[in-house]
Amino acid sequence: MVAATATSSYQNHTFFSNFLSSSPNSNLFPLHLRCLKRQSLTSDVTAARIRCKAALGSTETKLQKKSQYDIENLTIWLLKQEQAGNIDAELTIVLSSISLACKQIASLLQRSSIINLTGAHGTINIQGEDQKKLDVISNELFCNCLRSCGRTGIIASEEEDVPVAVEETYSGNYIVVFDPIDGSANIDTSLTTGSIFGIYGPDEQCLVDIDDNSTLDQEKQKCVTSVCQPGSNLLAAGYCLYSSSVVFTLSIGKGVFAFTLDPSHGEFVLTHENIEIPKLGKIYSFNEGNYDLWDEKLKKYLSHLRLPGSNGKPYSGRYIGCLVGEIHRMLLYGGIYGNPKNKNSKNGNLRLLYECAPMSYLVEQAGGKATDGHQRILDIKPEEVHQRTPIFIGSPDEVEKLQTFLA
Ligand SMILES: O=C(COP(=O)(O)O)[C@@H](O)[C@H](O)[C@H](O)COP(=O)(O)O
Ligand SMILES: [Mg+2]
Ligand SMILES: [Mg+2]
Ligand SMILES: [Mg+2]
Repeated sequence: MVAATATSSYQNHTFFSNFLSSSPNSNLFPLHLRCLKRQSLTSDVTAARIRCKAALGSTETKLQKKSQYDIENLTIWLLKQEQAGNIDAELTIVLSSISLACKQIASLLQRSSIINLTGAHGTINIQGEDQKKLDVISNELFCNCLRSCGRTGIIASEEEDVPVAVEETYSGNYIVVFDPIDGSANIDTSLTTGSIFGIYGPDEQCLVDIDDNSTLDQEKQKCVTSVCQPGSNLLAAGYCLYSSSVVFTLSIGKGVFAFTLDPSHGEFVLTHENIEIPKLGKIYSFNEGNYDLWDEKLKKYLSHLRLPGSNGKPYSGRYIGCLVGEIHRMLLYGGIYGNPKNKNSKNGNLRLLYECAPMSYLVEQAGGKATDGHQRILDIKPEEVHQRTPIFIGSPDEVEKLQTFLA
């Protein structure tokens, strides 16, 4: 009896699949035949599920999830977002060109000791930092990719004195701000580094065309005004982590998604969907070398973290010296990162426009919080391109707890 049923199910399947493949349009089938076809395929799927269950010991729920063999790369993901109306075609191109710059940087970083790309460049940027060779080269790579994609109007970078308008022949509308290599002090020791970027639309108030009589100063001023937008105006932001894996993490205002570079074929593959930061975490990341320079309220907060908690253990301290690394860990494990003001540096040492704002946007998109101690980072409108700001960023409950200490 059992054998007979199995045979007839097999025959049904063979018969109808032959029938289907010989027919130009299955929609022309009489209704009852189409129903039979569906039943037969459904019973096949059920049988396959049972076989998988037995083989893998998995539950029904697991089988209904995405298969481990389903691969989605960044390009396909971006095109799907475009199709869904979440971004326009121009932004897709800008994001794709940034991912290309990141791949190039990742490759240079990996070979830096071999191809003589470690060490100082011998120049100083406008903020007084000694530039590494790769600070300068990565900046060039970002600029080239953004220029040649033809969709960028103005770029502002940690390594450029002032924002730069893209030449007319190439230019588009988007404004891109970036830190080409974050944590560049880590390059020579092969430790974690990253790239950070944020994308704005054109600032409505700055759409006044520069006529032929505009002076260079007027043009520069227009660029500065255009890029100095609060983080709340960001259309997209992300970072690329260069570590034991290369991870391109992105938000277009609808959650946070991360794509890991598969070096065997050079594609960013979707590996972390809709990242949600844990509400609480057990890790704090502050440069405690500055402890004596902090204000008393902050010292009390740090002392509190060092006391045993409900589990009998204090928080763990972790500090890599690269904002991208700290934020990546925090998005996955939770916790808090701080780069506060201190007696020697009244605004801390991170830059609002191309470090703090894009990271705050990502962390908020993942359900976290970011503040300068008084106000939300995303609400601060920069006055200057390289303006610095104190920042506390991370799991929502951890940031709220800190705020009660600072109040
Ligand atoms: O990497 C950083 C500096 O960025 P940069 O390399 O200049 O792009 C930051 O993320 C560091 O974490 C931070 O500046 C370290 O500050 P200190 O610990 O030295 O105060
Ligand atoms: Mg720097
Ligand atoms: Mg940086
Ligand atoms: Mg940098």
